[in-house]
Amino acid sequence: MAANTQTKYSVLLPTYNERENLPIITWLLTKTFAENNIDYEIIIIDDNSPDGTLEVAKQLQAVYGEDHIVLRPRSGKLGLGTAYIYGIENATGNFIIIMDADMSHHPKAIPEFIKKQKEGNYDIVTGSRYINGGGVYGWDLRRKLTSRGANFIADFLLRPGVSDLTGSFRLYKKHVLQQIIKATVSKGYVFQMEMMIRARQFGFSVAEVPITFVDRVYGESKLGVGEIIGYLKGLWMLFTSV
Ligand SMILES: Nc1nc2c(ncn2[C@@H]2O[C@H](COP(=O)(O)OP(=O)(O)O[C@H]3O[C@H](CO)[C@@H](O)[C@H](O)[C@@H]3O)[C@@H](O)[C@H]2O)c(=O)[nH]1
Repeated sequence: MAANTQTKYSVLLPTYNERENLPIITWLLTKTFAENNIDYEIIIIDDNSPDGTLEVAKQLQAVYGEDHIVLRPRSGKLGLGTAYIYGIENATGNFIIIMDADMSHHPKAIPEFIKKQKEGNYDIVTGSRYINGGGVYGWDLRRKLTSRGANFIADFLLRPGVSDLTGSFRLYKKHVLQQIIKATVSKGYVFQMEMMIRARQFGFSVAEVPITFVDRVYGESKLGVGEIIGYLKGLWMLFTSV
């Protein structure tokens, strides 16, 4: 990929108890960007993780440099949605990549996202597990049904025109993301879904790239009953208001 000095990608990595995963994802990201000659920064938004993720992040910053690793810690666990908002406020790139820090989202997909974005000058490129070539690896039946069910209900009620509404591995033009965020009211996991609905409302173009979501090896998902209830409430709010 040719170097383009005007284009910079800011990766938002929200972390909560990711001390084992963070060095691996950071290494893979830096390697991917360097090999593809892409200008980037990785913004780590840690919510005072009890496992000491921030200490690991500081060590990584010392290794890779402050230009490439930006630390934006917060005082407590304030949720995924607000972590993204905080990350965007601090991003200096003109494109934003949102992804999980737990290796569920492989950085090797990023050059494919960028290629796709350039092909159609899309506003958003979203990774999809539910189109040809995509998939999920390592989930038990309960988690598979939760994800499929969440997408099925959202698709039925909201007709989003995107096959994987709850996924979070996405590339946005920064000004597009800022506009969507302003209109988005959800704060938890439902945030991802609402973002796509708002994108459709504004008429932004969205392209999909197949991804394989690999369940984390280290640590635990933070998706609990409370998040699922929050998702259903958010879905209902959108159904009745959009
Ligand atoms: N800063 C911060 N980070 C958080 C918080 N909660 C979770 N994270 C971070 O957000 C990422 C995803 O969290 P997980 O808890 O591992 O997510 P998941 O259950 O595997 O859910 C993933 O898949 C869902 C779709 O199936 C997605 O909806 C969801 O956004 C996420 O990508 C990880 O990097 C995790 O450390 C929080 O309150 N604060």
